[in-house]
Amino acid sequence: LLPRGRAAPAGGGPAPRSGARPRAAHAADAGAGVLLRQTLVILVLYPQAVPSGPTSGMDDDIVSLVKSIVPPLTSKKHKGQDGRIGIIGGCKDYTGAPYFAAISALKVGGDLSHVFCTKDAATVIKSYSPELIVHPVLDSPNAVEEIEKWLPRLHGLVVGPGLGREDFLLKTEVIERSKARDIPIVIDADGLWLVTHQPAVIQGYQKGILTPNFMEFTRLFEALPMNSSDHQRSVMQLSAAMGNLTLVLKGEQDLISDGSKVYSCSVEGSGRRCGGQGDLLCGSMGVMAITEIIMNPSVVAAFGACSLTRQCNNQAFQRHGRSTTTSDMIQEIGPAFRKLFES
Ligand SMILES: NC(=O)C1=CN([C@@H]2O[C@H](COP(=O)(O)OP(=O)(O)OC[C@H]3O[C@@H](n4cnc5c(N)ncnc54)[C@H](O)[C@@H]3O)[C@@H](O)[C@H]2O)[C@@H](O)CC1
Ligand SMILES: Nc1ncnc2c1ncn2[C@@H]1O[C@H](COP(=O)(O)OP(=O)(O)OP(=O)(O)O)[C@@H](O)[C@H]1O
Ligand SMILES: [Mg+2]
Repeated sequence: LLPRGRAAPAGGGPAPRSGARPRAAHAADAGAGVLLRQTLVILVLYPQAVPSGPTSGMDDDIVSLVKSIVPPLTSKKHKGQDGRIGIIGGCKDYTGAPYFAAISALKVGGDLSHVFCTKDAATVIKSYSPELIVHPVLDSPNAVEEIEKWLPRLHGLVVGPGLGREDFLLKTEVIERSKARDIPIVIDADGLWLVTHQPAVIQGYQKGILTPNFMEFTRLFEALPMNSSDHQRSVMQLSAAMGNLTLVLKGEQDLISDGSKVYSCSVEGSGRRCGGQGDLLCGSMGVMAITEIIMNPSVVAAFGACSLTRQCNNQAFQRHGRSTTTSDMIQEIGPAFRKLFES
């Protein structure tokens, strides 16, 4: 942890926004529990008012905000109200990544999870789980239209897990048409390859969230004319250069920035770094981003999903140790979610 320099800016995390949608109208009990205070450490680094040097302060208001976006489970709702999510990804080489993202979206409480993938990946993904709706459209000649048919029904989109790096035109079109629908778009993995080459595709879109690992971040950072020697500052610079969309640099601490502040999520995970954890993260984030109750829902969703992923890693590791894999972490989503956000 960085030393505590000064208090967080007034109000701490993003401020409440008026005109909340009914789905998100529920506000969970305010205030984090003792456990959360111990485990969720949020540093607000570089508040905009003091751009010249590192400044940090503890702030757990954001935990209350994450709790407040958790929709209540009531008998008054119909299927779909708690989230219909689309995952764009899945090709011959990668079927696990879109599966992990899509199943994680369901496991955090989303109602329906759609995967848009290539034909040869579809049967494989379907056979992993009967809970997913799988559309074998990505390599069809009218892929954009096939996806667009579903867009009006989707509340959020995750672009990239197992998507492959070819066909920029298709991905650009899907992102452009999703932006036109004003839905949250989480971009991960091969979606970030596109953003590295064409930043304008998502630049300035306030409901966009980028979730690079260190390598993906380095590629993005080098593609834009910036230079900085420390991670926190780089994350904030890149977010600002991308038009203040939310950026999550995954790592030992997850660093989250909206271009004016950097939040750090240090929930204890484990030393186990198996592939697929980033897919769990972006899938769960896709659902958490569906809220309009707060001023910067993307930051809150990012923080919530980072905390959850790390907590799942911690719990799975306690059970399975070295043999922990992402499927074991997915089994922990329910208990981890309860522990973090429903207690
Ligand atoms: N089971 C599956 O189907 C999985 C498929 N995946 C997919 O695989 C494709 C390629 O993803 P990659 O993540 O391999 O992307 P890259 O091909 O850009 O590789 C990133 C590389 O960076 C390395 N790396 C990560 N963090 C690092 C750090 N801090 N320092 C140094 N090196 C670091 C990783 O070992 C990896 O080899 C994507 O489509 C992705 O979604 C992954 O999501 C993993 C699981
Ligand atoms: N060194 C670390 N210590 C603790 N947690 C970490 C560490 N690195 C990553 N994580 C956690 O794992 C999650 C996934 O990050 P990671 O860097 O593995 O993503 P990724 O490379 O995109 O994964 P994937 O294999 O799914 O593509 C992050 O949100 C973070 O919580
Ligand atoms: Mg990844």
